[in-house]
Amino acid sequence: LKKKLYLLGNNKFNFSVKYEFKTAPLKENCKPAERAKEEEMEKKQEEAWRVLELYSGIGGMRYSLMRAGVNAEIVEAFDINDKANDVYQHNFGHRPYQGNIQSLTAADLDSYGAHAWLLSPPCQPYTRQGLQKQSGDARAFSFLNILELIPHTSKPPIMLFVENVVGFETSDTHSRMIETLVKLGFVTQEFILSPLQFGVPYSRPRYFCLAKRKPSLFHNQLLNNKLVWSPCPLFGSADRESVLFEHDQPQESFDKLLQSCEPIERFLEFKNADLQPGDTTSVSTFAAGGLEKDNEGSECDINSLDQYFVPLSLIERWGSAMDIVYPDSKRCCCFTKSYYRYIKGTGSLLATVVPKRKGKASPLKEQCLRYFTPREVANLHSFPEDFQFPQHISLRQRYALLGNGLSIAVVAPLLEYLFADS
Ligand SMILES: C[S@@+](CC[C@H](N)C(=O)[O-])C[C@H]1O[C@@H](n2cnc3c(N)ncnc32)[C@H](O)[C@@H]1O
Repeated sequence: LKKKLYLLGNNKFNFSVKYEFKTAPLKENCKPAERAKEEEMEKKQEEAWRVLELYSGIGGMRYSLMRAGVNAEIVEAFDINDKANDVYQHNFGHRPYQGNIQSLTAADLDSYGAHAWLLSPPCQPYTRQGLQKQSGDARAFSFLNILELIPHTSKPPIMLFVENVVGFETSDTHSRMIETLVKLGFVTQEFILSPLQFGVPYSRPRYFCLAKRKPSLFHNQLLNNKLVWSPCPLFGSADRESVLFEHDQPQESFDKLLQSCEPIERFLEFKNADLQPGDTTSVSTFAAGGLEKDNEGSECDINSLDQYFVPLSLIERWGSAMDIVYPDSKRCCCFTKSYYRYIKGTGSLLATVVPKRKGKASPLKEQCLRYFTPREVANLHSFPEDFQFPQHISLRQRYALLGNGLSIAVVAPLLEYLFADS
């Protein structure tokens, strides 16, 4: 039931819903030892976990914590990017600490008395398309600094959560992270998961490290020191079979996975069927190169559909490299921070006119291709409906900030699993 709720709730959140299904056993029926344990847990639950959110961006981690229903308080968030902080402040009413994480000291971190640190450090040092300089890349230094500081804190965290791109798990930064954590008495469980595994038609596999400091234990000990490619353990079905779930599955299983996803249409703010005749005219005019495009998005109305149509010149030049999807598609590609600025490998384009023969078998210019809007990308990242960008954030900046972000549909169950029974 809980899994179903996640699948259903990808887009429309109702934070209270989850509690309705968590029925506590009647105290009278508990044995004394169980009752004592339960009372201890309840006491812990009364106190909110104190959480630090490092590399907070537009707050995907904080939304995930909320969606997980964890009783937690973000005691501070940190990000160096002022635009990301504007968005964070707009939505949460708190401006993150806008400094370089590299200059934080152990005393700074101690001052927050946080039980958990949630981190999504920069991924450029580990991306396949990049130079893969790993710990030698200056953008990795702030995270390495945090790792080095943990042994010098007087109150090290009880829990850690680290998110990064696939490729991080084979890096020297990863080896240093695991070595540090093991020395400090942490147990780790690692995952590589994609929103596709949570019913969202979006391919964005990411690496996650969950760490707990002894005597805190994970609910499922079978996963200790393992890299898991399946979300099954998060929903309680952590038997040996699911632990051994492999990522290089046969095509048949992958097709089955896609079939379990919702259609892209459910995530669209502009549905093809809703396009008014006027829009279609502007679509064709635009596709014919008749309208000027404001790529910055600052001068034109961000809600106007026109600016999202792909000009013919780009279709002619980059058509062969485009990933085209349809409203009934069950998968689209990862949106990167360069979506809308570049075509190749930055994310999918949507056909607003669906041809008889889908794909590149039909001329692309007749399919009136458009970019997904920032709201639609946010929907595919499972951000709640009330998430908003402040007016002054340009279209390009919106895509860039979302491209740096994370999937709440994936991170929320991971956080729920991390905080459970701690
Ligand atoms: C991968 S993104 C994390 C995005 C975030 N999880 C979200 O939901 O939007 C990395 C973030 O780290 C910030 N950042 C990178 N290096 C930093 C540093 N040395 N100090 C503080 N923030 C930094 C970037 O501005 C960016 O917002």
